[in-house]
Amino acid sequence: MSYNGLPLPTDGEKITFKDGRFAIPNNPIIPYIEGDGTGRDIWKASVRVFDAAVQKAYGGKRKVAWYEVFAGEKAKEKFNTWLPDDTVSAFRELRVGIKGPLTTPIGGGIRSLNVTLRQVLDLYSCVRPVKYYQGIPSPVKHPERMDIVIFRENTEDVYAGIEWKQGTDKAKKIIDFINKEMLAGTNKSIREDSGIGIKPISVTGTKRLVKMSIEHALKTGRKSVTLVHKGNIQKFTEGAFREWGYEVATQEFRAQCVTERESWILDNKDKNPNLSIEENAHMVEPGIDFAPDDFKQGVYAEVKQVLDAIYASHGDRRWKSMLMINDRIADSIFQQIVTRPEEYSVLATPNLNGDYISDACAAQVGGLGIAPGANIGREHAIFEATHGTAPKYADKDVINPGSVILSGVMMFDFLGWEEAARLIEDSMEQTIQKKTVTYDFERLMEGAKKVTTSGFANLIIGKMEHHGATDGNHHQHAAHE
Ligand SMILES: NC(=O)C1=CN([C@@H]2O[C@H](COP(=O)(O)OP(=O)(O)OC[C@H]3O[C@@H](n4cnc5c(N)ncnc54)[C@H](OP(=O)(O)O)[C@@H]3O)[C@@H](O)[C@H]2O)C=CC1
Ligand SMILES: O=C(O)CCC(=O)C(=O)O
Ligand SMILES: [Mg+2]
Repeated sequence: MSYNGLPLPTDGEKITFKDGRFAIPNNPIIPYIEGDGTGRDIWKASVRVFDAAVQKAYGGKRKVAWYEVFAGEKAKEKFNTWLPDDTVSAFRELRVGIKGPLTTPIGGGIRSLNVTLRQVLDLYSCVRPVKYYQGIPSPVKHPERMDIVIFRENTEDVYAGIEWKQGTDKAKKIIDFINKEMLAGTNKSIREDSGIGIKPISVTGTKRLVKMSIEHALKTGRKSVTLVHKGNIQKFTEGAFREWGYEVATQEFRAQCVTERESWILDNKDKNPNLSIEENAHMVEPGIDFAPDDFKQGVYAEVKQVLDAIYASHGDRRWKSMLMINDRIADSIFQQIVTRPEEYSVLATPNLNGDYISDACAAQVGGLGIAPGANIGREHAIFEATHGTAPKYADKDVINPGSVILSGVMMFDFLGWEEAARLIEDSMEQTIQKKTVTYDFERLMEGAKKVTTSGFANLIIGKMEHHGATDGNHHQHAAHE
């Protein structure tokens, strides 16, 4: 079997998926896209680190059979297409892959290949952990207080790519339709000289994303999941994301979670068991006396419903050890993660909010050079860094390969190859602590020595020599629900 004219490696086996689980052979074929721009330097360095770690951890009993697939500039050059069908088919067949960044032109030209891959393979959740590694320079005083995992919806929102350019017939047609059919009788209208974009946010896209974030939080013992939205302004998209997020939490994870608002009601009752419904409601909504009667009655009903439904199971402080589900408006969360990062643990966000917040969180723990990620669907996963192609540094052997290396760490954890993952993570942290770092860290660190992309990889590999080998037999193949 071959894709893009390249036969599959004969020394590897396919990862399979059956009955809701991935089965990982000891020699999985893993497709990779090198990436545009700095992707080339980064991939060359990263793959050496991956191979060295697997060799060291398993002494030859496990080995990745890497398989190149093409997208972006390299695919255009070789096959005169930006994203060959064979590349998508290979990811579909081989199930777990890794990719470097791909360039997307601004304002026109091709649509994002990165986004296309996520959509066609239905990799519905973009998972981006942001944590601090000792020794890394940071612009904030306490970078170690940030330990957040972002779950970003990955298939819809403004990334759906449904847009019409200003001045085209289609833009005129949709503006005309909206102004005449949808906005007739209101005081609103769209300016004739507008470009138009559509922002779909669905029950399906939201619920499966929030579900994955809650499952992750429960499995890893995290304290909260925060729904990040701009629902005060975009009521039926971002506001709905918030509403459906709470629905998933309270309908599918009722026994394990409490919402922030429920926790106030339960806490009031815990502290004063004789509190009336009305008194409790006044504590939850201090301005209630000035609100219209139907609002007041709504809050009384809510308080009663919460106490009737969950006081027996969640009251008496039991809620304190449960997963907290809260929400924050998107502008507010950007200041919260700077001022009080320790109060946040898992963020579940629509696509655009997640894109923005990923880079902002990464900046606090050292920047995009150290920001890994994964695109995870039900039956497929592609690991990739948060950053882009950083084209001004292309082919100069200077860029930080840390984000792709840590994306590989996420991939090895996903495969159940934890020994290799920890080996890479520890060796990279030690290399940084020795202050031998690429330009991005060196410019912020006192007394640091600047090393190249390939030099940084060499140092990480060198550090692995100090670790003891394991027999590679004691971990069964990963199984993922
Ligand atoms: N998933 C993907 O493939 C993504 C692709 N892109 C695409 O990448 C292209 C370039 O986007 P751009 O806006 O420049 O964003 P980039 O993320 O590529 O780069 C922005 C800046 O971030 C810093 N940076 C990025 N990567 C690293 C790294 N590995 N090590 C150290 N510093 C790093 C550099 O900062 P400094 O200049 O301060 O050194 C760089 O100039 C665009 O076409 C965009 O669409 C963007 C994001 C994701
Ligand atoms: O696809 C692109 O070019 C940009 C995507 C991006 O910024 C991201 O996924 O974080
Ligand atoms: Mg981005």
